[in-house]
Amino acid sequence: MTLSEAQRAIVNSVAAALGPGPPTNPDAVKKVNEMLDKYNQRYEKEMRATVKRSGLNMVLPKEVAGSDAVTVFGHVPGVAPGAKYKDRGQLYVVGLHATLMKGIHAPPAKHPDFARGAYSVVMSGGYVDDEDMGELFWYTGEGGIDSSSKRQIKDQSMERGANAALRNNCDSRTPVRVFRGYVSAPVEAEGAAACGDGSGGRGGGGGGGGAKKEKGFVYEGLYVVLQYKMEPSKDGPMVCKFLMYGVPGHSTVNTKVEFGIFGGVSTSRLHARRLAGTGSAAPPPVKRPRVDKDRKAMEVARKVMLADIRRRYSSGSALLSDDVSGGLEAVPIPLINEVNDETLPADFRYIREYEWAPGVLELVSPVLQLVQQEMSQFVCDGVNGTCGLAFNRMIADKDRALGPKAPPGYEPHMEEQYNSAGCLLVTDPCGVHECGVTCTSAKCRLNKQLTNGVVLPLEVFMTPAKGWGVRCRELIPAGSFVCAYVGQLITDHMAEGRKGVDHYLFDLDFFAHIYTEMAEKGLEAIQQEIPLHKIPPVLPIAQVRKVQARAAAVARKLKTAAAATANGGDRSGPATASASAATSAAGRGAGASGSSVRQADGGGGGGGGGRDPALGFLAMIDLPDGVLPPEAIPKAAEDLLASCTAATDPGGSGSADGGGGGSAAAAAAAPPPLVAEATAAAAVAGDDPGAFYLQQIFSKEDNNSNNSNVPAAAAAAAGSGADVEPPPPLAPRSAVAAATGGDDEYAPLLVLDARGSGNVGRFINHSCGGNLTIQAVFGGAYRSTFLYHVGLFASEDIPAMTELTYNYGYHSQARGGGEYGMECHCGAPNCVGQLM
Ligand SMILES: C[S@@+](CC[C@H](N)C(=O)[O-])C[C@H]1O[C@@H](n2cnc3c(N)ncnc32)[C@H](O)[C@@H]1O
Repeated sequence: MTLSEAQRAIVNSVAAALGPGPPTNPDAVKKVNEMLDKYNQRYEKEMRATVKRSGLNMVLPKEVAGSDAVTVFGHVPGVAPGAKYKDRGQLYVVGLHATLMKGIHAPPAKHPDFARGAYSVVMSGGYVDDEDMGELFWYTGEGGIDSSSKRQIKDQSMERGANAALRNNCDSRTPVRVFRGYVSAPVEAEGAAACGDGSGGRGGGGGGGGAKKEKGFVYEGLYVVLQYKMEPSKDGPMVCKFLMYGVPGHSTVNTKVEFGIFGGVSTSRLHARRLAGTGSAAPPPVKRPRVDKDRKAMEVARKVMLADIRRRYSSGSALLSDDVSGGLEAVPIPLINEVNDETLPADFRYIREYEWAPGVLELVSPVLQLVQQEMSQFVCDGVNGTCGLAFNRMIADKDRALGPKAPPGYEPHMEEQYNSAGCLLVTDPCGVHECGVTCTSAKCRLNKQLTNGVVLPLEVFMTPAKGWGVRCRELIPAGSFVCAYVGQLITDHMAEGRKGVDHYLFDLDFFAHIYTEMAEKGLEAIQQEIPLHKIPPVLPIAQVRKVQARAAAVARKLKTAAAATANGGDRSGPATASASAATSAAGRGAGASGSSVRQADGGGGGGGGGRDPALGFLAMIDLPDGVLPPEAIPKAAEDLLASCTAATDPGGSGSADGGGGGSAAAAAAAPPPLVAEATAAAAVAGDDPGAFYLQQIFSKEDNNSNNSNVPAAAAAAAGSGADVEPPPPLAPRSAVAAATGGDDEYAPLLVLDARGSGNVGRFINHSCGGNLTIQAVFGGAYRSTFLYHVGLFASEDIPAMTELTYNYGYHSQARGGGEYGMECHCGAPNCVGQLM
């Protein structure tokens, strides 16, 4: 469910009225902590007393708070969103929710505040009609519940009491404080120290010695009541329902970044979510050997961890493997099954870096090259390579320059996105920029959490009802990097055919969602949330089509030129060509690129120094298997395009785009003079290298709407490789239209498929709640909106041995009945029941 324009405008106006984030006042924090100490001490004393006071929970908070209990609208001074409290007594004494029994704290009808609305609400799962979608939820009003059966037995009223007050919140646009009850998995004795400082720390989470379930309430921040209605409860009687949405900058859960996962189902949000505190962070609570780039230290750390693993699982045969990564990760990741006798599928292969499915890199390289070029302009890479911190500083400077023109609730970009313990401070919908290899300062080293890889002692273990899962032997502080999601790179078209069979697909569609949002809502609406200078470039499909069509034309021209020179005996290619590169690219492309590749294999045979120009850009590049060297592609592609343009366009390459650039991006983006001709040729030439670029990458809409036009010869050109399903090639009509632009769909996608090969991330299960959050990260070789890293970070402090989960983002489908109908066993209070 997404907000309408009108609702979004209300949220923005409330955010603007509230101003920048919750006030932090040290005196107020001190006062809150004193009150909590007073309450906690009295409570413990009374509990230890031999004669217990009856109704202690009811009387003590009132005694402690006395006349100090505050009832205010908005944030309570000294309490920031995210603060946790162990019971309602604590909420009461701090004045956060000054009623001990009711879900809604509202002033009496005669009180002057009543017209503004209620002060606070608690969601504790008591109402079956609550619908919790995290950032947005339908809250059920109060009354009519049978206390023993917890069933709704009577109609509620919107005209009286607290329900009427909440209705007033909607009419008066007065935000309400929201608290959410939570129960987490058992907490180990070592406690749950937070990574950061976060106020309200004395509330604790109800943890403490022994393996106990942690229970309590978390302050979610201020929410706007956007809508109210009466409807029949699931139990029958009428209930009042209130649609609430978190105020950007003043709430936590609303700011969860979700993006389309496993099929691009969910929507993206442009907000950020605070993960770790900004203060000087406490080090991780359990001491473990430091894993860093120093080989010796790594070896020692591995040995210590392996010994620990063997000690823990010495009895029985639960330990199936010491290290499922086979030594690829810096830390060993054991495989443990104490539930059944399943092992890993024999054909599963652990990989640490993305791997290209056959043919895919060849297919997408023109687009990738263009996006990378756009991206490098956006990040202003210097001669010294990529510095994430320099990028952050640049954006922060631009943010500061905005002054009061900054969007309501928007916090200026942080210069350091990780704190001193390496915890991510705030999720960033525009991606986190990590430092590159040339960055060696201490600060830059800290800015390489994903780049450095897994350092936590993770385990893959068999769960009772969800197959394999992942947990960690140590407490994970909020904001810690856990792992990336790594798999084989395929196209969205290929993924389409695997859905329902393959449960390890992950769309790299986050930035495409941002583009869609921009296209749908318009730049003005987007600017109300995030300044445009911060949003990385995402290519519209028309531009993608142009560059693909251009690549097709280039490939064709080069092939013709090669044939001509071969006939004339001159086989000299551009200076950078190499036989090994051609062979290597041909090998990878064999599955999909059809005749062009076959010709390279055969035609080049023994003819050292020859290069098949039909291979396009990649023939120029000596690629190590599965890894894309970022610096290689643009340069080689630029050379190729330049040489090709000179050879094929005697009138000069700059003329078409009017920009006179001469760069690959400029040349590629120009309306190519040969597009229509080349596209028509692709449709009829079975051995046309250009057809390779014009297939498969185009959007589903194209494929669906134009299939009837697909000529058989072009379909044959798609090849019949083992791993790449032959896609319906682009019909000429569509391609010509595309080349002339005017289409606002987002660019096609890459998808990760971790079924046959993947890393530890592919074992992480879904939870409708989830303790991890997904963060797009630009780092290493993957620094574009088309191809980036998917980082999984702890969204809260996660006790040791708790299963790690994140929300796959299935909400909308699940509510609609689900395409495949897999039952969800996450057990979260807000579970929607189905996985997809
Ligand atoms: C990415 S895999 C996760 C690892 C998987 N459990 C395994 O054994 O390899 C996704 C699959 O795990 C299972 N799964 C994940 N979360 C689940 C949940 N909450 N309830 C039930 N099954 C779940 C489903 O079979 C799903 O298709």
